[in-house]
Amino acid sequence: MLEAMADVSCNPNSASDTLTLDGIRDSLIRQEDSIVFSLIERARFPLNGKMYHHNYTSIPGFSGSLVEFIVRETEAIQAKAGRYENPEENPFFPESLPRPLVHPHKYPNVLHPSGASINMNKVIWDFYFNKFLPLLVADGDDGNYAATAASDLACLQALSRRIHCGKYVAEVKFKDAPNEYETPIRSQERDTLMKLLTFEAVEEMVKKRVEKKAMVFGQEVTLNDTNGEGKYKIDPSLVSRLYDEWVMPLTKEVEVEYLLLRLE
Ligand SMILES: C=C(O[C@@H]1C=C(C(=O)O)C=C[C@H]1O)C(=O)O
Repeated sequence: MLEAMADVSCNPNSASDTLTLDGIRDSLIRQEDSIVFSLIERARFPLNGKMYHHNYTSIPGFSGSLVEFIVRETEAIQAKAGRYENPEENPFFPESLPRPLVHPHKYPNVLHPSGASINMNKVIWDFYFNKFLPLLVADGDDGNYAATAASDLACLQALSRRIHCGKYVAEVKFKDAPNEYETPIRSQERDTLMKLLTFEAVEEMVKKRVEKKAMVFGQEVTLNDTNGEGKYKIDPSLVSRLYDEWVMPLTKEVEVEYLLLRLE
């Protein structure tokens, strides 16, 4: 019998679930697995750089890169199936997404209404393609563009979900200590808010844990005892760097943005 696992989502499943910092941190820990696995999948392919060039494709009625085409079209289908009704999901191309065609699921929404306006996906897109991806994958072109773009989208969606969970983290931190947060929110002091919400010891643990996960999930598994010794599908230290330079700073950026709007 499968035991209940930590929930992958930050949004509560039912209106009676209460938001707690421990619960959200458990969800962020579970999401590390999704992020590491999605990176391992993307690293099966080389860079396939042509996919990212603006002028490589000549799709009638579309101007942009092939990866942008695939992401836009996939998001449109997922929007029709109701993906973005979930307050935890943020599209990369929110302009002109189709409306859901399915019966709406009632997601409990525990966030302040202004939280919906925060979307960090442009920044995520930029760091992922321009800074991180060249470090993750080998150079080269194997022509598997559609499969590669689908795996890029899986990485982007997993990273985006994690980073935007900052809204939930901020909500619970605010609720736990409204008196501490109210003054810097009223005077819109970003730096003070950033200091208040930062837990360095937690961040150190996150970095160590994701590096270890990359080692465990990315090792060659064999039936003798050697298990590929020291050969990993992705560089474990790169995953720790991903969190250190981009994932955690952007999560905190989302937290600050959310708090700045919290008393509106
Ligand atoms: C997410 C939190 O807020 C901050 C961001 C962290 C992260 O992105 O992992 C970790 C600790 C905090 O500095 C948290 O407190 O858990």
